[in-house]
Amino acid sequence: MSQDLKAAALDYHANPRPGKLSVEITKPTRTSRDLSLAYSPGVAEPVREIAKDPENAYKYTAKGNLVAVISDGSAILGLGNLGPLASKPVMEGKGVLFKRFAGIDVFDIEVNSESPQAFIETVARIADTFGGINLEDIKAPECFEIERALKEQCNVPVFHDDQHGTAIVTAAGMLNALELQGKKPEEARVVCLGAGAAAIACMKLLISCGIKSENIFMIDRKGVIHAGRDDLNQYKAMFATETDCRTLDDAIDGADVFVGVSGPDLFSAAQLKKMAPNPIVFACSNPDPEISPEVALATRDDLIMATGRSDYPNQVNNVLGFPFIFRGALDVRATAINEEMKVAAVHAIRDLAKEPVPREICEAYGVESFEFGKEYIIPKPMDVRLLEFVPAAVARAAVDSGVARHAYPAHYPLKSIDDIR
Ligand SMILES: NC(=O)C1=CN([C@@H]2O[C@H](COP(=O)(O)OP(=O)(O)OC[C@H]3O[C@@H](n4cnc5c(N)ncnc54)[C@H](OP(=O)(O)O)[C@@H]3O)[C@@H](O)[C@H]2O)C=CC1
Ligand SMILES: CC(=O)C(=O)O
Ligand SMILES: [Mg+2]
Repeated sequence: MSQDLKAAALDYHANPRPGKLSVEITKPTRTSRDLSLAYSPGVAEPVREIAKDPENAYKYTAKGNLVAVISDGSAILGLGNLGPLASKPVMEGKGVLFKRFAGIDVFDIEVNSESPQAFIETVARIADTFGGINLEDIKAPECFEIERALKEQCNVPVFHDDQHGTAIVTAAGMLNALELQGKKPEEARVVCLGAGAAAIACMKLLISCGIKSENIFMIDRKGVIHAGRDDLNQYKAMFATETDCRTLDDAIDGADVFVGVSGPDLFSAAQLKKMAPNPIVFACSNPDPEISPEVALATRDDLIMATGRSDYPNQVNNVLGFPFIFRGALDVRATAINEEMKVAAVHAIRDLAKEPVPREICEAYGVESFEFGKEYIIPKPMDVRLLEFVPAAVARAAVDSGVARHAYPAHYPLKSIDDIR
């Protein structure tokens, strides 16, 4: 990041008021009568109703449109384990995106927990406050057990964004990129640098989209995950292949796809040169990708290149997923965000990239046009049609798969934030 951008980012967060979010009042509180409704004595009535039936919390409180974004700060972007308080700008940022793109209110919660069990207990005890729980930036392998336990213990949808949000958006972009490069998913050889939360979920979802598990080479800090290793946790072990490849250098030879969900500057131009013709590189580490687009595009002109960042074409980032997935889930009061809903989101995002792009969206990005192709494989975060396509697909899948407690909303598909009820 340039010194200018670093300074501007600090100034943005500090001024004119620290942080990026505030709480707003949604009912009149001007008169003494208003206060006697909002507070004592009136507030006692919804209290009694909720005590009689917890479902009434959706009727009388903000619960149904409120998501908790919760982290322990153990894997903040690609910056590593910097602790819960340091994760707060990212969690506030996720709150901004939930609100800006899908009208969802967020409390960000940073938990100082000494163990996964302490984290699970903390979240389970507060979960009923919210309509949904978005877990964020929790490192592997702890994130897998944390999510499993919380799904079991909580009555609202629990979703680890770095796993599933990332996987959904990666799969949508990847299916389009493979199509554009003339490659079949079942034949593509994939190298995944990283074997953590994002990597494991991305590769699992790519397998359910047609990539063959035997064609995936997953790599952690110790090298290729292969059948001869005896140091693998159960999540990595699912990706252990019978291979002689031991390093990224070995695995990348002739690969069609590189997915980076690891850390900055870990993929070199020399390694990119070794990939098959018409390669696909998703260098998704934030804020700094595994290889810079400048270097990658100077190295190969037959490349499709994506990053997690907003300042390059093809932003493969979970921002295209979580606001809209939760919108759909909340609006049918889904008890979970299941595989059917995730796959529906993949196809909704993927299909939207093939639609003509309205002028206002091009103007928001200062370009003449966007057209489905190597520099536009996936919709832009500012594309308001994400709110039309994704929640509708997710809500429909929730209804069809039996996890919705409400019918498909009569006011769907949403055309703008103003349509949200
Ligand atoms: N664009 C997007 O939407 C998203 C991007 N990401 C990015 O993905 C990255 C990982 O995040 P997440 O999965 O949550 O974190 P985790 O901590 O769960 O996983 C990190 C993984 O990266 C591996 N890794 C780190 N350094 C190296 C290295 N030098 N060589 C090989 N492997 C390495 C680790 O290996 P080991 O297992 O050996 O420790 C680990 O498997 C981050 O950079 C994050 O910004 C994450 C989510 C969304
Ligand atoms: C985008 C995101 O969630 C991450 O990099 O962790
Ligand atoms: Mg994250």
